[in-house]
Formats: sequence, structure tokens, C-alpha cells
Amino acid sequence: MTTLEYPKIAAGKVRELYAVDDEHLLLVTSDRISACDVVFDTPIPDKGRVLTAMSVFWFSLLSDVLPNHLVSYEDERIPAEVRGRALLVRRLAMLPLEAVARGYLTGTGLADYRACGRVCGVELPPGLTESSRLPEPIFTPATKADRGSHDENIAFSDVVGQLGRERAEEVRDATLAVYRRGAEFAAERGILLADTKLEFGIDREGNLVLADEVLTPDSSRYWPAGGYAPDSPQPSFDKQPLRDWLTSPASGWHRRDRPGSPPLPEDIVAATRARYIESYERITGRSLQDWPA
Ligand SMILES: C[C@H](c1ccccc1)n1cc(-c2ncnc(N)c2C#N)cn1
Repeated sequence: MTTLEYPKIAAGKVRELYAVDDEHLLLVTSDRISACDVVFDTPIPDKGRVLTAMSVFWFSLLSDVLPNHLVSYEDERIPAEVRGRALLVRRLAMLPLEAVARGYLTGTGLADYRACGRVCGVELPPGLTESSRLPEPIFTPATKADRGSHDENIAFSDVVGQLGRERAEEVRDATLAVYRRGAEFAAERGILLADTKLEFGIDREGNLVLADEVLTPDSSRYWPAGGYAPDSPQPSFDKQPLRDWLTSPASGWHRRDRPGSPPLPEDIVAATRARYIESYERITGRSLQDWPA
């Protein structure tokens, strides 16, 4: 089989989803990269393998927290062309929300806090600044925005209205448990997980199941622990070389007119590839060379 023989049922900025049969899907991660709301045409070699291998590692580490949708990463139904960057997963009834946990204040969380002292209705202490560590991780759900627009933060009460109280509490508790486990594990390896975005589905038996990708540099903010200092934006462990180049005169890219995406220089591609591989090897203690290609 090739992926072209499976019907494509969804596509994101860097991933595609195919229907394998009534019970199974194929989740394929490309080598494309998105930064500053731009999806670049220049691929980052091995980025899809890193993100896929990372999710498989985290699913295993989190298997005692809750079930997940992973069936296999080397099943015969996975086409050779995407082997190593594709997962065979169980088909679920997906919940219509982005389940976000935050351990640090940045991005839209910081903007909401500065506007009203709260994030998704959660009251925070005064005096927090950019990149402040929160007293404890918070659940900050968001709507699933259409392609091209940004997710909107919503309150827990909105999630209760969507899912009912019992399921909403289950999603909140699972999101925070996954984040806490991941953040603690990553911090011991020199990486701060500032926040993460999870997706959940419901299986035929009505169980809550962890889906999508999990705790990857594309679904989470990875910050180097060394040099962490609140009161200023933190460098992205994986995307900073790309961001620095993109916002420098060298790229010729100007946020104002956004002429599409400039081609990436070889040194930026190489530096970005190295960052992704380093994030995987630091977190897992394994070599990416041992992951299927
Ligand atoms: C957001 C994400 C997506 C991925 C790739 C490209 C575009 C969107 N997505 C995942 C499902 C999905 N549906 C049913 N069962 C599942 N196990 C999953 C998963 N994972 C639907 N959408």
C-alpha cells in the first residue's frame, strides 16, 4: 500500500490523516515546519521521524496515566514511504477542544493575564511577568480553530457546557496529569515544557483516550532549562534558529506584507534539524538512528 491508496480525511499544517479501515487511521507527520504562522516549503529532514518517535516514547511513559490511541509504528499497513514518521492509531470520536496545560506564563496566556489577571477564568496572583513559572500548572482549554485562524481560550465552564461536568473534569485532570509527568521528566533532562496542547477522543467503550501527538516540540513549548529567566521571552529549544533568521534582515521576510514563505538556507535547515534531534535524544536517552526510517 502507499498513502495515496488510503483516503485522506484531514490535513493540518505539517500532518495528514488517512483512513485505513473502519477502526484505524494513519497519522502521518511530514518534514514541514511552521513558525511565526508561516509554513515553509523547505523541509527539515527527519523532523517527521523525531516527532513520531517522540510521541511513541511519551505514550509509553504515560500508559499508566490513561490509555492512548497508538496501535503501531511498524505495522504492515504502514506504507514504506512514510515508515518512521507515521502511526497506525485507533479511530476515536474526537473531543472538539484543544486541551492545554500551562506551567509558565507566555503567549495568549500572558496576554489574557495582562488584560484581566486571569487565564481561561483561572485567577492568577499579581506580579507575574513574561515566562513566569506559575504557582502550579493550570488547565487552559481552547476552541479548535479553523485552518488559518488561532484557537480561542475558553473557560472550564464552557468545557462543562460542551462535555458535561464529569467528562470535563476527566479531561482537565488527564491534561494536568500528562503535563505534570512530562514537565517533571523533561526538566530532569534540561528541557522546560512551558505548556502543551493535547487532543482526546472517546473509544467505543466510552473511555477517554489520549490521541494526536503528545508532548512534542510542535505541540508544546520546549525551553532550554539552562539560562531560564522570567521577565523576558525564552528561546525555543527547537525553532529559535529559524525564528532568529526569519526576523533578521537576511531573510527578506517582513511580517507586515508576509510575501509567503522564503526558502530556508542550508545552515538554518541543518541547525533546526539538529535541535529537533537533540530534543528527542535528550528526552528519551535514545539515538534517532535506532528509530525506523
Ligand atoms: C487534529 C488531528 C489531525 C491530525 C492530522 C492532520 C489533521 C488533523 N486529528 C486527529 C484525529 C483523529 N480522529 C479520530 N481518531 C483519532 N485517533 C484521531 C487522532 N489522532 C482527527 N483530527
